[in-house]
Amino acid sequence: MILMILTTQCLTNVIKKRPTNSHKGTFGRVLLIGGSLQYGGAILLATKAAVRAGAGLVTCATDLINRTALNTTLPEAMFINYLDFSALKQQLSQADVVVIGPGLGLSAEAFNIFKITCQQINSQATLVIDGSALTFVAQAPSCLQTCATQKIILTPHLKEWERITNLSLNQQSIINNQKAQQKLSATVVLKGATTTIYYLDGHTATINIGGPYMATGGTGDTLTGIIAAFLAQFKEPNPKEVLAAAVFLHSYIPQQLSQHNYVVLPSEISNHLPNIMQKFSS
Ligand SMILES: NC(=O)C1=CN([C@@H]2O[C@H](COP(=O)(O)OP(=O)(O)OC[C@H]3O[C@@H](n4cnc5c(N)ncnc54)[C@H](O)[C@@H]3O)[C@@H](O)[C@H]2O)[C@@H](O)CC1
Ligand SMILES: Nc1ncnc2c1ncn2[C@@H]1O[C@H](COP(=O)(O)OP(=O)(O)O)[C@@H](O)[C@H]1O
Ligand SMILES: [Mg+2]
Repeated sequence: MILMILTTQCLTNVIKKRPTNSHKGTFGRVLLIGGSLQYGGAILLATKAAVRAGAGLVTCATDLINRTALNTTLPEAMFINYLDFSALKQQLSQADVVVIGPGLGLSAEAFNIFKITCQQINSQATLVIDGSALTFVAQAPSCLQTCATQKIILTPHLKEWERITNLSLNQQSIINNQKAQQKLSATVVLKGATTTIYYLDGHTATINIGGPYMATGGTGDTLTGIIAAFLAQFKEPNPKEVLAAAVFLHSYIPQQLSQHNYVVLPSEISNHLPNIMQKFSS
């Protein structure tokens, strides 16, 4: 097993100056699915992060109740009603990266949306599974095996990982986590005070930045948007490094801001994305 500790070098490796001749289509299509009546904020935060991290075209599939909030706070993003299955299927056929789960909730309707997403996503797309959708993975692991794409990234916090693997928090050693991750045949970003990425090839990458100033609801939702935007727009040097850069940046920004802020809110992380990305672009 190769264990890598990430540094700012991973940002300069991935974040490249934009070609003059580029357009929104150059930087990828991201579809984010989630946000029930109760948890609209989660999908708005994820969508904001995807837009501000540079995805070219961003669509938010959510409850109709969230449309006005989305259009008001983030007019760059497009809206579809996640219960309009024909629109959802069409978006799933076009997206480069799909995020499912932030604020999706655990209703029967939500489970149906999760199953449709796994079945209808195009085979070239990456599927990022977070939040409530991780509970569906725990309840119905076969959805992963039969998923239309093999490019699957799970982003659990330690309790969500426990739900999926039955590993209690004190059983979650690197070796045990890796065994469980390999069985799932998915990349896993295991989030906590330390975050470690478990890749399909058996390698791992750890970040030792970030801190308790990130412990506000919505910080993980923001991570999914950054991951999606990075995978949609950056093709070099490879998806492993692109994912690592997204995870690193998500903690690097609050670490910088924590010098003058007791807490760093998820929306503030997103506010600073374009500025910090510019600093590291080469
Ligand atoms: N503004 C919003 O609408 C928000 C909605 N959210 C959504 O709410 C739904 C439920 O997610 P939750 O994560 O709250 O619920 P879960 O039931 O999955 O987990 C919550 C529990 O896990 C614990 N936990 C988390 N990280 C831990 C760690 N590193 N070590 C030990 N314990 C840890 C928490 O303290 C909490 O008790 C998801 O769909 C999520 O996306 C949350 O993201 C919060 C913000
Ligand atoms: N004490 C901490 N030190 C470092 N990172 C933290 C700490 N607390 C939370 N985080 C980070 O914040 C994010 C929380 O994700 P998650 O629990 O899914 O939040 P939510 O679902 O509310 O958006 C993760 O990226 C985690 O690593
Ligand atoms: Mg979460």
